Amino acid sequence: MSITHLAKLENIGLHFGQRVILHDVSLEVYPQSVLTLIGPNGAGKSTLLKILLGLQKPDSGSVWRQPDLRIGYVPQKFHLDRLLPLTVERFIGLNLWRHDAAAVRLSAEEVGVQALLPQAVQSLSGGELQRVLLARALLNQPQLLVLDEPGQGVDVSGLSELYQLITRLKQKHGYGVVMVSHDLHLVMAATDQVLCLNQHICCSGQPEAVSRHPEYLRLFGDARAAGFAVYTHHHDHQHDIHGCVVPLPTDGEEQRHG
Ligand SMILES: Nc1ncnc2c1ncn2[C@@H]1O[C@H](COP(=O)(O)OP(=O)(O)OP(=O)(O)O)[C@@H](O)[C@H]1O
Repeated sequence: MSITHLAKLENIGLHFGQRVILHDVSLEVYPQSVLTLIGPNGAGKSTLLKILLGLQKPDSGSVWRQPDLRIGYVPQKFHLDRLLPLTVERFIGLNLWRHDAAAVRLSAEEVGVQALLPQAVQSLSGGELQRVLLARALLNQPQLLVLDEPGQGVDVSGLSELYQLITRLKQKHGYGVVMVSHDLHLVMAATDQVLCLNQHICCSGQPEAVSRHPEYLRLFGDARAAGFAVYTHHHDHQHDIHGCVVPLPTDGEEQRHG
């Protein structure tokens, strides 16, 4: 049986001015599968999600999405007007043509925020807001969930629970999920595919295989030892100011520059 993908990016390239933001990036998104983008700050992860969503046009390469694909999106940055009186219930239902209390409750129950429905959305903690945003993304029965750092503002014990929830939702509804995460250690257990991005694809594959791969160990060995969210991104190359790949200086060169 052949698996039909939900979306496909081929050989994506993007510049902002003279800067290379993305170079030759390809990926495929499948139903009932989680693809996680990891990489350092400024690597182009959010920009790649925007290209996948059709919110940003690439300079080169092709973007394909299944016709009429239903997408639920949790953006990295979400601005809430502090003065707008809005309950969680109204907020989750904002995208509906007509308010549907039963559908809103169902989405809230899926992510465990039903007790928050009468609360003012401005009063939510960071972790609660992330779950509420997830409930909102689930409302239109998406086929694809795009989550940009769903773990931001979530405490360490809540993180593991959140990634387990995303896995359960994927299994129950068959969603394809593409997410950006800095929670390297947890993501390895909760994802089907990992793609390490730094303008270009540094490495990718199934987490079990990638985590044993010498290149992965070289890239993220320190993070595995540290065991927590902040990791150092080790490279066998570096990027110049335009994002182009240049070799690392040798020891001798480092000493000369140092
Ligand atoms: N509209 C824009 N104009 C110019 N530069 C931009 C624009 N949007 C993003 N960039 C730059 O593109 C680069 C990639 O940004 P992006 O937000 O995709 O990175 P990221 O990998 O998601 O980073 P982080 O982990 O910090 O969220 C950054 O250097 C950013 O400053």
